[in-house]
Amino acid sequence: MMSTGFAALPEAERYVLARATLPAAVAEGFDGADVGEGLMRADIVIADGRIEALRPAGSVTDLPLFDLDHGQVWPCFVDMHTHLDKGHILPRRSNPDGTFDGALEAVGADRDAHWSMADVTARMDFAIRGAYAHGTSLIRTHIDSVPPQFPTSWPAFAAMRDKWAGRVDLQAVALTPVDLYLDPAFRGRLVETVLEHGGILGGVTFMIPELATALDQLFYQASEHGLDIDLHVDETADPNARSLRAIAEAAIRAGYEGQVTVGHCCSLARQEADEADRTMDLVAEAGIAVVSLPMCNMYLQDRHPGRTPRWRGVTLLHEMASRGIATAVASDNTRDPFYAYGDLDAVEVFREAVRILQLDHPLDAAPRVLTTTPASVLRRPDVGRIKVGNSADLVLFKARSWTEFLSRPQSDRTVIRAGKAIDRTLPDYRELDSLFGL
Ligand SMILES: Nc1ccnc(=O)[nH]1
Repeated sequence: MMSTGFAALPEAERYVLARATLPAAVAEGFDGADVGEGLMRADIVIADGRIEALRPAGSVTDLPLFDLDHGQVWPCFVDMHTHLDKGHILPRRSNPDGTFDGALEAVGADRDAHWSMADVTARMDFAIRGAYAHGTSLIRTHIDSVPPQFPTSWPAFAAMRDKWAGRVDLQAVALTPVDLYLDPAFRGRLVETVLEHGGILGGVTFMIPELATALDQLFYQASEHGLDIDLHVDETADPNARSLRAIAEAAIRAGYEGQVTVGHCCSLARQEADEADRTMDLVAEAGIAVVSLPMCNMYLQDRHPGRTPRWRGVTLLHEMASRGIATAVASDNTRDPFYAYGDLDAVEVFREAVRILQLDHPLDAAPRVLTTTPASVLRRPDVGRIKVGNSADLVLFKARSWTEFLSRPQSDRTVIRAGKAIDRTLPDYRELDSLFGL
């Protein structure tokens, strides 16, 4: 049975979404009536699958229409930091104690035992079907790129990218311990694999003595091959984890011209203000973008059996944004040992991010973190915004105000792709049972 959400759209190639409320931060080239809270009103004219015009609310009367009665309309979402290769393994491999170390060990064991082409492909496809149904149109995933795994996972990713192109566009990053960039044979093979499959370079940084040298190699390889960089950084409570500063210094030293993204940066929130300020100044100077993963951070950080957590695990997103640093949030892991829950639902991520990072009071700029900002960082300025000429890839909500939007899961939303409502039925977990011998 099809499920297309609450909105009954006109059966017409040209129609209007009337009396919509738009977060002003995600609409470009139109100044609708300001209704406060960073929201504005508009009629959205859709023709042949594209946004043909934005007009004052209630002004378009000569077309078939769906009256939103002030319900919100968003662009489709951009989820810029995920791990599709490990998604949904939780039923066969849970985290023994919910900690970061427990996650690393559990994932490693599962990878060695089970990650065939068929296994990785089936789980990725399942995850993307959910993301699509929830209203996401662009996903970046990290791919565990440690020997001997990556010859399997990269082709699996490439197959999924081809299958989903135009519905959920996919990007991939090589996730490898940064010290492996010191190994000429390994880094040669890694760069070759990334180039062959159209990915970008990345990794996880640690406070190793050779960190600066390893980063110089990474930036050199990225510059040589015209690749962007996306790193896992300082995902720990330890204030001595200062690799973020080393990355900013390396980017500046290299005169690197690509886009650097850093994820996590948890330890920054545990450092003295002077030190954190200096690091953030360098991050701004280097033009580095930051993605916070609030659900995963709150799950893993400050977890000690039998003790109540005392901090939220997230980085200094407000202080970064006020310096002009591009700041985004994303899902991170879903149903694996790093995070036991999640469904690549950007509305859930937004709701949780608002609470965990206090992106509210005011909420005005907050919608950017899962739309315009990650779209720009991922070099896809054509998505994640409501703009005349763009594909009509929109998510419609009954909720009018922020308190209506953030108080319910918005499960009855309607997702429009190229002007048409899609089936929002979520894949059934039972489809995965055969992967787990159930
Ligand atoms: N938070 C995470 C760190 C490293 N790998 C993951 O999959 N997730």
